[in-house]
Amino acid sequence: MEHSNPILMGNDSPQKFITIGEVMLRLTPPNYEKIRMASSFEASYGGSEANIALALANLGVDSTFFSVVPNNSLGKSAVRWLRCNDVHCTPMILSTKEETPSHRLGTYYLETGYGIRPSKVIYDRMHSALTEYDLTKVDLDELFDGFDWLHLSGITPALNKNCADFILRCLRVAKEKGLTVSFDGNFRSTLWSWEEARDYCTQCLPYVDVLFGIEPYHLWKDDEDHSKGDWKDGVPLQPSYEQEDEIFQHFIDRYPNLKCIARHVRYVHSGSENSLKAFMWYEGHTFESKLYTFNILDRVGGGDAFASGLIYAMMHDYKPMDMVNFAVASSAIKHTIHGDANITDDVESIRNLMNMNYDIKR
Ligand SMILES: O=C(O)C(=O)C[C@H](O)[C@H](O)CO
Repeated sequence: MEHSNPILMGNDSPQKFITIGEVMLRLTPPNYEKIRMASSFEASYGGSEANIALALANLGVDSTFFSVVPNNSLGKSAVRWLRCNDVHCTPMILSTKEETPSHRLGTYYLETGYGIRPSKVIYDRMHSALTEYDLTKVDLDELFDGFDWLHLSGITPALNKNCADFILRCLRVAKEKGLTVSFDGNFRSTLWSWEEARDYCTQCLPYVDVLFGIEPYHLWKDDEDHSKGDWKDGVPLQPSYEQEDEIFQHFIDRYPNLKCIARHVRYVHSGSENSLKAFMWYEGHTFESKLYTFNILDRVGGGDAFASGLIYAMMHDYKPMDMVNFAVASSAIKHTIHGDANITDDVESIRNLMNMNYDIKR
């Protein structure tokens, strides 16, 4: 399907999208300073699912985010960040002190890496409002009414049992109600162990239509040594087409409910140069995207930009090669933008990049 650049503000939405997770305050020392040196921090907001809601809303999709934040200035500011990017927050819970005694907004500190010095994240999200709120009180039948697509990630269930039980309930109810479900395992080693993540995320697979990433799951490589040099967290770091195709096939054989599996692969060169490409299984075939090489300004949220790009392309019936190239181009653009989310509101610019057109637009 061909697209002209749509006039935005929500009129280009073939499907209604909802996602659930934790929105967090991000505190970053300016100018690539280390946390140890910092005397000030720049405030912004992030959270994998929120990033996706925001990226899709910027592209004109009818996009909703559900979470629990404390009913104070911190919680309200996070909601404001979402709202001013056209994300619907009507079902959001602004909790009272009785409901969430610690009354906290999840926070994280990002020390932005430079060249060979990698970035570093410190979470400060224990006892956040989302984790303390009694999520069994949320009526999911009502929450999901009228939506076509639900996106979830493996970050939220890693927070505590309350959240883990809730996310599994979301998956079950969404499937019963016929929503398309996408899921990104998004393994975070500081929140749970790889084995815990694997056991939980594998339980999610029967409910998933669109799977981002191939870790962490109990699958064909259960006997593989995950610590080997070219493997990390249970996945090959730089797979060949044949290797990726074989992995996808194992997922499909075991979980025929999966309609699409997509994974982006990062190749780090020297300094801040970076290359990105993706593999995608869709309608019986494995597709390999183009390779995009670029400099990184802020790499946080690159995976979320990839996921939102693919969701957008699927919603708009792109051809498979365009789907995967659009997703990688979205991620590449995100790497050039400060903050966690891809705030690109110009579909055409991503399509230009997808076609490797880097020309100035006048
Ligand atoms: O790491 C997390 O839990 C976050 O959600 C923060 C970032 O926004 C996220 O990692 C980007 O994918």
